[in-house]
Order: sequence, then C-alpha cells, then structure tokens
Amino acid sequence: MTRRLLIVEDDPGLQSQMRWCFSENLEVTVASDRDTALATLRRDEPTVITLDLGLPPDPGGSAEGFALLAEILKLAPATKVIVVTGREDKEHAVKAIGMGASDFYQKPLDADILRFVVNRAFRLAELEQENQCLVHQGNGTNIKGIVAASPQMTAVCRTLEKVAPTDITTLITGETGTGKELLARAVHDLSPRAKNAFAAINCAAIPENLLESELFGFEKGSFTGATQAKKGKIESADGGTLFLDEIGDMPMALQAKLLRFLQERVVDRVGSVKPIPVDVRVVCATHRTISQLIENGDFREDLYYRISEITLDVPALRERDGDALVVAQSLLKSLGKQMDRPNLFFSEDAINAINNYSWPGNVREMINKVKRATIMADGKRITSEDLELPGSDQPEVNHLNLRQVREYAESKAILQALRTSGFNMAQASRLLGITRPTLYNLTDKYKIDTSANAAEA
Ligand SMILES: Nc1ncnc2c1ncn2[C@@H]1O[C@H](COP(=O)(O)OP(=O)(O)OP(=O)(O)O)[C@@H](O)[C@H]1O
Repeated sequence: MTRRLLIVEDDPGLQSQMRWCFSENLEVTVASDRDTALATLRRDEPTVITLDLGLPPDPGGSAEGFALLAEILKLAPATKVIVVTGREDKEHAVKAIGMGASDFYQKPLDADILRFVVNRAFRLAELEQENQCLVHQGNGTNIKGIVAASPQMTAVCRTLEKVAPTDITTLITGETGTGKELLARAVHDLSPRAKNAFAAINCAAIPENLLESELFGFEKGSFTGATQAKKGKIESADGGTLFLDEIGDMPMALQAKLLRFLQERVVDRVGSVKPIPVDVRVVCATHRTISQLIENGDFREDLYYRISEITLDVPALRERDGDALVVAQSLLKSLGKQMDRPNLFFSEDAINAINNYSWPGNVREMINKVKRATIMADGKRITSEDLELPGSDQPEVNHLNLRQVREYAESKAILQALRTSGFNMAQASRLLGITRPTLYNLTDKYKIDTSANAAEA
C-alpha cells in the first residue's frame, strides 16, 4: 500500500526540508494554504498530514490552521493529523489534540524525531484499518449480532452453526455478559423453528412461588387470583424454542418438574391433572459452574445430563485473542450512529487500554463504557479517560513538561518496537522508521536494555 503524506506548510524552506525527510519512502505532496490542502486531501486521500497552524492569510496566528484541522477531520476523520507548532505553543498543541489531531510536533525541525512521529501515525492508521477490516469481515461468524474475530469465539460459532438445525437440548455456559442470550437466540434463528416462537424466561429473576406457574401455566381457580386459565412459557413456545436463562438458579422442587417435562414432553399446568403435549427445543444458559452446584446439592445431576446434550462454553472477552478491540470498534460505530455522533475513533491510548483491561463484565460492560465515551468525547477522538479505563500512560500523568511527555512516549514506542521485533535492532529501527545508529543512541539515552536477557523478560 502506498503511504501518502501531505505536508501543509507555507514556508518554502521548511517545505523542502520536510520533503527531503520523507522523499525516500513516502509519496509526499505539499500544500501552502487551506484551499490547496483541501483539494489535495480530496484528490490524494493522504493517510497522514503534517499541519503548520500558521497559514496565510494569518501566518502569525493559528486561526487558519485550526479551521483547516476541523475541515480535514470532518471530511476524512480517519486521517492522522500531526500539528506542527512553535516551541512555546503548548496550548495550541493541547487544543489541536482535543479537536482530534493525532499528535503534535514542535519546531525547530529535527529530521529523526519528525520521521519517528510521522511513522508512528502511519502505523496507527494501518492498525486501525486492519481492525476495521476484521470488524467488517466479522472474520469468524455470520451469526447476526455477534461480532467475533478470535479463534476462540469463532470455534464456538462454528459449533453453534452445526448444533442449531438439530433439536438437541443445548446448555450455554459463560461469565455474565459474554453473549449467552444472544447465542441462544442464534440457535433459534438458525433452526427450522425460526418462524415460530422464541420464549425466554429468567429463572433467577422470578420469585420461586411464581416461577412454576410462569413456566407451566395454571388452570382457573388453581390458586387465589387465578380467575382464568393461563398458558405457561413452555406451552407458549410450542413449535419453537424455550430459553431457560440462569437455569442454575432454578429451585430444587421445580427441577424435578422440569426433568419430567424434558423426559415426557408434556406439561402439567398448576391445578390440572391433564398433561398437555408440547413440542419445544430447549436451550438453557447459566453463568454458574453446574458441577459445583451438583456437589453442593443445589442442582440435580440427572437434570444436568438432560439439559447438556451439547454444551457451548462461551469464553470471557479477555480470553478471546483480539476480540476486545474488534467488538469495541463495532460498538463505537453502531452506538455513534444511534446517538448521532458518527466518525468517532479511539485514540492510541484508548486502544491500549481496551486491550489491557480484563473486562469482568464482558461485552455488557463494554457497551456501557463505549456508550459513555460516545457521550463524553470532546471532538472525534475517544480517550481511555472517556471510557473510564486505566490509561496506559496512567503512572506518568504528572509529567513536568512536554519534553517529558515526548520522551516517555518515545521510550515506550522504542520498547514496543524492540519487543515486536524480538530485540532485533535492524528490524526495530525499520519499524520505527529511524536508522540503526539513531536507535542505538535512543536506547542509550533512555537506558533501554537491548540484550538477550531483556528479550526473555
Ligand atoms: N460477540 C458479541 N458481539 C456483539 N454484541 C455482543 C456480543 N456478545 C454479547 N453482546 C451484547 O452484549 C450484551 C450482553 O449479552 P447477553 O445478554 O447475551 O449476555 P449473557 O451472557 O446472557 O449475560 P448474563 O449472563 O448476564 O445474562 C447484549 O446487549 C448483547 O447483544
């Protein structure tokens, strides 16, 4: 893929210096004012833009640069804009980042650092594009509503696709918020019963004394207030699928009655002695460990074998390689659309935070966090703070000045490149877009251990 860079700079001297910096490995275009820059953006769709804020007709100020930044991000929000500021322009840098610029660079020009910053922006854009591709491919599954790219979740979906068309009783286990109900619906939707009812009941949410009549129905006069007969959930699922959520919380007394139903396929309404035949496919789910419940005497072993003709173990989000970001990107897109905030994107720090967090509440927790961030984000860029996630830069938030911020980011990027390349200096320097001697200088400067021991650490 051609890497396209647009340099927006009105000073001819700086234009040629910057062109020279990148002419070897990038396709570079230069624009000296807002109109030319926008025309180039539309024509060439550069991935990265370096933007000098001081442009004509206001070369001494920043208004024209900020106006252009806003237009670029509106037209092509995925573009990585690196704002070029003067040494004393900290406020401008902060404002630009807040608006959605991906990074900033302070004059005077240092070829190595500028290359480093620009290459990092390209790398980030490429990673985001890869993630988008994964989201669009869904990569593992065509099951409606389920976003998954990891081999772990893909395997679950493959099993589900095989199991769905049969009438086999299926148990779905997994932590809260992993998508068990979504998968239960998918079992129904992909079965020949799809046109008929999908009746769901949450065994943990209904008081014990009501659960029996909810499930099995009742006859008129069977208890005080039963002024007329009512079908239960099982009967209302006739011809379709019955989903028993949180089956692990079903009271012992009802477990016996459910077992009889599963064996005989007839229901006895409360207050009736006339069994009614019902044709349903049963899918159950629980976040509990059933073997433990059996051991404690809280779940019937014979019922367990009835409901688990096939078991689908849904992995926690943290156990799915790469899925956290793929699901987050997909949620951001759909929630952004729903909430009329399109084209939002995650900052690098948010991406790291999403990948590093353990997501104890799984996808449900992620939905809440992305929803919050969609509301809270200033501009188009979502930070780890908007997501209320611990940022990767968290321990270093109290930087003395921008030089420290830069140094911290630089040393982190170098370490990352070294780890990615297995501590191969030539490869790491290529990844960082700097020469090998420059990398050696930087690892010395930041006292980064490049020995084989470090690779094993
Ligand atoms: N892989 C996924 N892709 C997209 N959305 C998902 C995925 N998994 C779950 N969700 C969404 O996350 C939310 C929680 O999913 P669901 O209710 O199916 O989880 P659960 O495992 O049944 O939770 P609980 O055990 O707490 O009942 C739902 O809004 C669901 O649509």
